[in-house]
Amino acid sequence: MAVFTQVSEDQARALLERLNLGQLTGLRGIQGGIENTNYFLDTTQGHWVLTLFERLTAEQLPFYLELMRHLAAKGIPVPNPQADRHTGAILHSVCGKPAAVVQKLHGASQLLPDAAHCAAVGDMLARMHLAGQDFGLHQPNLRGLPWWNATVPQVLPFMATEAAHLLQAELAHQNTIASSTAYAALPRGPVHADLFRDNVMFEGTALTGFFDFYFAGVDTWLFDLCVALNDWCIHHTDGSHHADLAQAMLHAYQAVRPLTDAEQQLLPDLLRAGALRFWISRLWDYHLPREAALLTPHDPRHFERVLRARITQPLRLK
Ligand SMILES: Nc1ncnc2c1ncn2[C@@H]1O[C@H](COP(=O)(O)OP(=O)(O)O)[C@@H](O)[C@H]1O
Ligand SMILES: N[C@@H](CCOP(=O)(O)O)C(=O)O
Repeated sequence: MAVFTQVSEDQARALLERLNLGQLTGLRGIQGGIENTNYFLDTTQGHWVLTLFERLTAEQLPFYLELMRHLAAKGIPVPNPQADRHTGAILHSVCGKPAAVVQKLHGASQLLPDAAHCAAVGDMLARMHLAGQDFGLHQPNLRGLPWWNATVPQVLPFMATEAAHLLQAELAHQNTIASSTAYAALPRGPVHADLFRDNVMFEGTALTGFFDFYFAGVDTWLFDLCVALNDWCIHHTDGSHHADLAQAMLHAYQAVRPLTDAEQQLLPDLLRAGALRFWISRLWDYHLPREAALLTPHDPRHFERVLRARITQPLRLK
């Protein structure tokens, strides 16, 4: 479950009054997610999601919330943070925690996607990258290379020898890639950085929104695409590449924004980077869990398998 902090109906009513969102008709804790406390808020005016941020600080949050507002204003289907009617602020405080209220997206996650779903994600991801180009705030991807370098030494003591060697070798490889000329030439901007199947809503094959922007940051657009390819377009049994799904996502992405030469060159390496990033975070959550977490951590071995598959069968564009 992901209700770390209990919100009472009176607290929800007080917040709704400040946001001018109507009278409370329902307040339900959301079971999914691992990072934050989430509630569905139903009112006489609509349906909303209340998030209390459990790890992110009030200094980090404006980047995420303003990015969502920026993208929504440009027609990208992302939840739009609701403002205080007196101050205009979109970052609120509930139970002493930083909080936001966003629109509830229609639909449901598609956990068994076909090529049409992957194409819809590729298309919207490219549109989102272009729409974010003129976003004014800057915050790096806080789960980028510096975090990998800092975190790998913390998880190594818990690992078996062979896996530890792979982790260290891949980290060294990614440090080399990050200092290459091709890497410096990669286009970059605000990216979602966690666009897994559980962070996208669909009604049938129609994509109704991207959400959970709380790992977003400025990074290469290619990294964002690779994170999505590594979740949407693989065989989840062994982590291997799913050619039809990958082709559908890449084709749709490139129909909006063709990959540059440097991006085509580094696609196999950034697929490895995407796998490494989530292998490290899952190892970290698994071996060094948060005190309050009542959660089953995601399986780190899944991304070890994805990384091995990306190394032994590199995906190259035809
Ligand atoms: N804007 C939204 N519209 C509809 N459902 C949402 C929205 N935001 C969150 N949810 C629901 O809440 C669940 C948990 O949200 P998520 O952002 O993934 O939490 P966490 O940040 O803790 O991982 C999602 O799987 C989804 O069902
Ligand atoms: N997508 C990550 C975990 C991040 O959790 P989320 O619920 O906030 O998407 C993973 O699968 O390791």
